[in-house]
Amino acid sequence: MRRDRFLVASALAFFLAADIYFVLLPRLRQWYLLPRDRCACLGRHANGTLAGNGSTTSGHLMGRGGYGTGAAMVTGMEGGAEAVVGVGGSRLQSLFAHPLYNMRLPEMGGEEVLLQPGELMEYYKRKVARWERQQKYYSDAALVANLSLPQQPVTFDPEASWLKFHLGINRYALYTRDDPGIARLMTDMQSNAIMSADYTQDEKALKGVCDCSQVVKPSGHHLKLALKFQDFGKAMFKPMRQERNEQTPEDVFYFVDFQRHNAEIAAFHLDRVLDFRRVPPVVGRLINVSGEILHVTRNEELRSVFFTSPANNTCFFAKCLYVCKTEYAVCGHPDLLEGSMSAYLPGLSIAPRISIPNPWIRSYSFTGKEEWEVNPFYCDTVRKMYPYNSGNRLLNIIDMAIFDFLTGNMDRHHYEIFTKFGDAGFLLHFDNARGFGRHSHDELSILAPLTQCCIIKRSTLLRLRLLTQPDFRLSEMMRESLDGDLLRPVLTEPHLLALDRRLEKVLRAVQRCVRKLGEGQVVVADFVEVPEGLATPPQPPPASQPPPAAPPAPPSKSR
Ligand SMILES: Nc1ncnc2c1ncn2[C@@H]1O[C@H](COP(=O)(O)OP(=O)(O)OP(=O)(O)O)[C@@H](O)[C@H]1O
Ligand SMILES: [Mn+2]
Repeated sequence: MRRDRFLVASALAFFLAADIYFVLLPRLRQWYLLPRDRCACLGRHANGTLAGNGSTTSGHLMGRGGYGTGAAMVTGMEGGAEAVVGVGGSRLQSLFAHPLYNMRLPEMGGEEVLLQPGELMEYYKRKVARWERQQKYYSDAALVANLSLPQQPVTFDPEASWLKFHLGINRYALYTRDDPGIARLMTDMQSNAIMSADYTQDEKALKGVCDCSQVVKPSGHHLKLALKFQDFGKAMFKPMRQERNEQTPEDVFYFVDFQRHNAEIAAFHLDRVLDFRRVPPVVGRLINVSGEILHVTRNEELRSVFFTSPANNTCFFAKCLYVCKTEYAVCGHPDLLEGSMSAYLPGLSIAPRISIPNPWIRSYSFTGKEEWEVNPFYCDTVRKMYPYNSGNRLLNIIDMAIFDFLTGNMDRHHYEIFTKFGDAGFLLHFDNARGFGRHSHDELSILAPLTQCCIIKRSTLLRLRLLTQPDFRLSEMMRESLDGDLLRPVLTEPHLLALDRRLEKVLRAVQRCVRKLGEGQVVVADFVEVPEGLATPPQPPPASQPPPAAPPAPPSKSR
């Protein structure tokens, strides 16, 4: 070969080798890795145990809601244990990357989101304007009285994280899985300056009435405040009342149990790990009760319940200082106090909600029993009642019961829904502060909706099963999730381990139902209605549910 030809051929061979090594091989590797997962799930789809449980259910779940491909769904069902990739070593991130946690939702139009940006911005501007008017009024009054008022600078920030949170609320959940704004909102709630403090609306509605002879409320030991940030974001603050390692004594009724700030925090994380996303974001924070409550509140009544304890700590009280028992005060050390901060939802004037009694409500008296406690066929009655006779409502109640059983919360007297989304909307899981009281006891009666009705959403069941897998164990997911909170450890180890034990009990309850009625009756497709569903009549109930009856008046009160 001539020398010049040899050189050209060598150069070409070199480029070809480089191309194969640097371009082609990586692509092949990528290609090899991706489809392998897909093939695996397709294979499983064919013989999958759960996937094979009725084309109606999975078709419903995927087809109507437009939740991604069937292949993705089935990976979610069975591929859990193998799907661990460990994003940056985080098991929790692997869980959230799992297909079961990434069901695609249909495109969301105006009717699917709670608020439009324009109306929220108008609302925000009105709030700022009202604040400024009040500020001027206070300044003028102070000038006349020759007093100096502390300046409380406020900012109008159209990019504020709480605005983004409100704009992200849709008819399926309070936030989307991949919304980066939630992490920002949580950081803001942990650190943003607090410009005012006040009683919450429901406390104000009591108008200071404190009847301590009533066992339930207003008994004056609910101590919670609304704290406002400089950018007008708002959080509900519940102070620490109990040490983390203290268990509620056996003889204490659930309705006089303490509200636990760490239970509020842990419940938000659990709700997110279960992928419900029905609890507003909650973080832990150390509050300076003098600087961040007493000195910034304009509420005279609130100011009047502050005092200095014999140990020189700053303490404050519920409204019923002189009527109710004095041991209900909470104290800083000397000023710092742990508490939970729960992001406020949009105000009722722009996003009305209704509060509905839980059909499995408990008796809030020492002796009373509710019908569900004595009638094993109670669910048949509920199933005939509007709005439990169609759609997803009963399934949502069962999700809520499972959630409450895991935390041990017996205090779910009401639940709330956004009126905009009608009966198909999700249930808000507010007020979880009475969970995590006793790790050594599993209160099976909380599961009554599940054990009496014997139905569960397919997607919930699949995620619960996933959370028993060694790589995604619920306690570990929770440990990692809670580790991100400033007040870590939020839950003690026994509480974390109780979650695994309770989860097994939920799955055993489902198994018992399946043995009795068959999987087709028990595991129900949880359809997410297509957008036009708002205008269309409710879905016919699945075969396992009785036909709808004439709706009696809904047991709800509007707010
Ligand atoms: N993050 C939030 N955003 C908006 N409103 C909220 C939020 N958290 C709670 N609320 C409202 O405040 C009400 C009272 O809050 P919560 O239930 O947590 O306190 P509580 O003292 O336990 O009250 P109750 O005695 O009624 O159970 C809720 O029913 C709900 O309407
Ligand atoms: Mn409560």
